[in-house]
Amino acid sequence: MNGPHLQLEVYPDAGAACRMAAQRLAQALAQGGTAALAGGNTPRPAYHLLAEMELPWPAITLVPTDERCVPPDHPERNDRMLAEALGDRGYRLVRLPAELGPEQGAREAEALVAPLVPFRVVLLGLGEDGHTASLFPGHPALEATGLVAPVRRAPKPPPERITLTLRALSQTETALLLVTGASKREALRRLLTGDDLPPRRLTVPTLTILADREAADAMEA
Ligand SMILES: O=C1O[C@H](COP(=O)(O)O)[C@@H](O)[C@H](O)[C@H]1O
Repeated sequence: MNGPHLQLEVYPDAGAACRMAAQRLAQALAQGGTAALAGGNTPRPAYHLLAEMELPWPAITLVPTDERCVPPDHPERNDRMLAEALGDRGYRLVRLPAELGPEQGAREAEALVAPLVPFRVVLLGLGEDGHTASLFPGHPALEATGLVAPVRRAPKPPPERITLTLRALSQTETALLLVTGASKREALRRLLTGDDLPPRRLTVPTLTILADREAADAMEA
């Protein structure tokens, strides 16, 4: 299928891929601006590194690409992970009100996200099943026309989430996908060989994939 040009960059290990992710984020945010940042575990080291960089932090706004419908401050919240990894640098963190449940949370988040687009940079992750943000393969949220969509019955727990949509995530100057570890190898192979996985549906011209060797395996050019 068509989709963005996928530009694969392979680094020796997860640490090096995360260092590059932090550098690309810092470049994009050098004059301030807004970034949508993946949750989950993969990007955590990149956020720790980013936090140490000299940036105009008060001019930077961050928003998670998706949020899990669990109470505020729950360990599974993506906004909690972001805040813990980045520490208090004076940036603005926009929290998506997923604690209100998928539908009400997405409705209220729509008004929060509307003033944030277009983004300077979006950093996405890739799940083992090929999901990105909380956009799962075959899920109706892929067809959403707004900026934020409710998600029920996500195959990865927790099942209730809200997510920035393809439309929101595609409004960015720079789109990055960070993929590390052997557990992501099959999803990355499928993405690169043309399977209809959610990142392929982004309407950005180029999606830069920052992968480590374990994830990229035999896919290196
Ligand atoms: O559930 C989620 O999964 C993806 C991938 O997470 P990871 O732990 O495998 O890196 C993540 O990008 C997304 O933000 C998150 O909510």
